[in-house]
Amino acid sequence: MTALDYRSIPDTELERALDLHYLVFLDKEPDGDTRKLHREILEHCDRIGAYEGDDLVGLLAAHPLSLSVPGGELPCAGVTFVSVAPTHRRRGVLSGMIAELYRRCAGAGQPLAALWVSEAGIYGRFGFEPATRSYTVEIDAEQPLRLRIDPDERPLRLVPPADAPALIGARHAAARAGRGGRVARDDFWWRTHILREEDDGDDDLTPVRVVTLGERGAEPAGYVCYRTGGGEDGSVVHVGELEAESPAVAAALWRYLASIDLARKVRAWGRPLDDPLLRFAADRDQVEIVQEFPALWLRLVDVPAALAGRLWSEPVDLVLEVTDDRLPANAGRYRLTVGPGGHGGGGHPAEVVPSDDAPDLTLDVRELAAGYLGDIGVRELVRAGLVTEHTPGAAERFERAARTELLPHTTDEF
Ligand SMILES: CC(=O)SCCNC(=O)CCNC(=O)[C@H](O)C(C)(C)COP(=O)(O)OP(=O)(O)OC[C@H]1O[C@@H](n2cnc3c(N)ncnc32)[C@H](O)[C@@H]1OP(=O)(O)O
Repeated sequence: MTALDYRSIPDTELERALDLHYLVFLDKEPDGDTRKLHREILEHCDRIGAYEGDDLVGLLAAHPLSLSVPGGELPCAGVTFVSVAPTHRRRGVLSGMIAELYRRCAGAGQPLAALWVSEAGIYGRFGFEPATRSYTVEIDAEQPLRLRIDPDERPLRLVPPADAPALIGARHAAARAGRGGRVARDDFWWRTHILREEDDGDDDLTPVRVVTLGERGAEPAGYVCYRTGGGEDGSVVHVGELEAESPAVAAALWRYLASIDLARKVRAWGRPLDDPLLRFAADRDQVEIVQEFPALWLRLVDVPAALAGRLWSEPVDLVLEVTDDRLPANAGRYRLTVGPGGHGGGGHPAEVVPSDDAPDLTLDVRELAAGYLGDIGVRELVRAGLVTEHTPGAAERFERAARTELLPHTTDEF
């Protein structure tokens, strides 16, 4: 094989990049609108191409994202469209593109990279690990939704998707501020990822419907985005996103979804593991968790910047010994010092400096990613043999400092 060159894919070669992508994902040529949408998405991304001479044999694109982390947000490369030509598999093309991605993250000041996997076996070796998880929840809609709390009785309104970002953007931003793992949205992101005409995975579903709750003219107290269709024995309401300022508002929106005529089931993909619905539903046979799945996979490309870029729940002083095969410059010992100072209740800032002191904990960058947003407690990773605790109690102290009031959660698949 001729040596490969990893370089940016110019706009003039985007059609080739799309051809490679459809070839690799075994997709038929999509309709013109979908191809146009994919092209538009690629135009907004940083694109790494693996070239053999002039031939494009690999593609990796990265959205310039801003990801919510506990108490703030950080620049993050949102990796997508990863495709290697079937003729060039298992020769290190992906590895070369990821190495180039990490170089670019360093240049762009992105301490984080994130992605959704096609197969769980691929990305761990590159330092990624699931950092948020989700439930798929199903509601039996052949009977009214039984609730243990009183729903908010303010009016519901169906709004045109094109108007939705202006109406529900602030509610989304408020929900996002409370949880790590969420992507900041601009109009482009709303249009191309949340409110797009066709569902990304299922052509049989209707265009997206958006329903808000609240008095006309006031900012909505909650909203839901959903599509319908696709059931074998009756239509299903597929919930993409539901956000509410209070449990009563959430209860009203779930009650609405379960009451839509001709639908026998509500299927909500990607709910947070601490969704209040699971508590206020009166009948746990009617509201059922049918699946738990890893959602966003995270990579700490710059460990000290990532650790110092979030707020922490409790003061702590620990030396972490981090291993990182793919990015040796990231490996080493870091003293994480979280003092009592804080930002108005949002948590305590950390200072992170290289250290020669004996480590309290030794862990790989993957395990750091798993616990970084507050999803997995590090003691669970000690019990799994993945983290070594040198100082008794260090894992518990780290875990208490890292935990968050609400679990991290990612709604945006990219
Ligand atoms: C974020 C996203 O876009 S997810 C979408 C990922 N893309 C796809 O699934 C499309 C179809 N698949 C492909 O295009 C390619 O097979 C890829 C991108 C998955 C892998 O590309 P390759 O160039 O073959 O990977 P590369 O040769 O660099 O392999 C690196 C390592 O990953 C391993 N690996 C590669 N693919 C897989 C896989 N599907 N499952 C498990 N391990 C894998 C290789 O064995 C190798 O292991 P090693 O480091 O222990 O030697």
